[in-house]
Amino acid sequence: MATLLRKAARVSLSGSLLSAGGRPGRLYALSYFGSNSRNSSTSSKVKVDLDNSSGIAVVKFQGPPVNSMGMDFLTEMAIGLDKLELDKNCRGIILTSAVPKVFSAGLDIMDMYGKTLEHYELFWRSVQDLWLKLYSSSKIMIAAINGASPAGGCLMALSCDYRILADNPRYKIGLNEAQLGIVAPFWFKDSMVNTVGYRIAEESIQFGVMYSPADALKIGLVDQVVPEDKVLSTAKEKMEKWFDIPDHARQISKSMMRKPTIDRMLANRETDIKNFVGFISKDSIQKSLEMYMAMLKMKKG
Ligand SMILES: CCCCC/C=C\CCCC/C=C/C(=O)SCCNC(=O)CCNC(=O)[C@H](O)C(C)(C)COP(=O)(O)OP(=O)(O)OC[C@H]1O[C@@H](n2cnc3c(N)ncnc32)[C@H](O)[C@@H]1OP(=O)(O)O
Repeated sequence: MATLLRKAARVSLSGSLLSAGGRPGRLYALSYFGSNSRNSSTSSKVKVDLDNSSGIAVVKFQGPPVNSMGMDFLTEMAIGLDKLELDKNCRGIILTSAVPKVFSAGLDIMDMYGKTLEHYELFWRSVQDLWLKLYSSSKIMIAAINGASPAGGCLMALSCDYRILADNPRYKIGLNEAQLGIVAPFWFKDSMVNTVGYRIAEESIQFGVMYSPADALKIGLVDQVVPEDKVLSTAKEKMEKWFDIPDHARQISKSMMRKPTIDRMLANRETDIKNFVGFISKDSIQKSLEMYMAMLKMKKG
């Protein structure tokens, strides 16, 4: 029976939950995925390593110093995720960092500072696109959070199905946008509400709270806190448990839970871009970002 279930689980619905939801999917070249037992691809900011025998792909962020989500990162992530989404050998994806102490510092502030309106529009569309790919992935997504994870870094973790955080009080996680004088957009907020519930999200987003591992566990922002050297192995063990569920049943259940949030973003996508461009290009907001960057540099020296 267990073998039968595993076989059934191998039958996966094609494409992300987005295409399962009846929207047109896009096709990308599968150049680097052959029939070897392991397929790796490294680009400058992201390394993808798919183990065909286990069905687990590890997506490692490798953009020192802080894995900030600039245009290169966003593009490489989008390409990597598209390829994995179409790869039948891949059943689960683990997001983690190769940079010590930082999972991701979130959106690259330099992409939101001193640029043209056209740049802001392209940048925001890419951020939306990455979230859509992560949140609507038909694969099992686990975040192995081995470092600090503010704002956009937290959003990537929130887009996963399961979150494991390293037990280090310096590795804080949360949507801290308000502390920078900017605002977490509605789909960041929705991702938080869907994870921790309305009341906690309400306080969390207004204060821009960054949670310690113990507090993140307490409010359900992460599902497990484990010693730092066990984060990746725990993620792999956990993935095996998720693999026990037949893919088609899990995917339909996931889609049922996430579709309203995804649909809301798709319906408001262009307005959201307009809001972002209008907001981020304000002098007062540019000033806040400038001061925040100066504060980060001062903290160092
Ligand atoms: C009403 C309508 C609303 C519509 C929408 C409107 C607004 C848009 C909202 C947009 C949502 C934004 C999401 C984001 O993700 S914003 C980014 C938030 N991120 C942060 O606040 C993190 C800041 N960084 C840190 O806290 C720390 O760097 C750290 C991640 C904890 C790591 O600490 P540490 O190892 O000590 O490294 P350093 O602080 O020394 O940093 C090393 C260098 O990296 C630079 N850095 C850090 N973070 C960023 C970043 N996010 N972007 C760009 N650069 C970053 C830092 O300045 C250092 O640079 P240096 O070596 O040149 O000094």
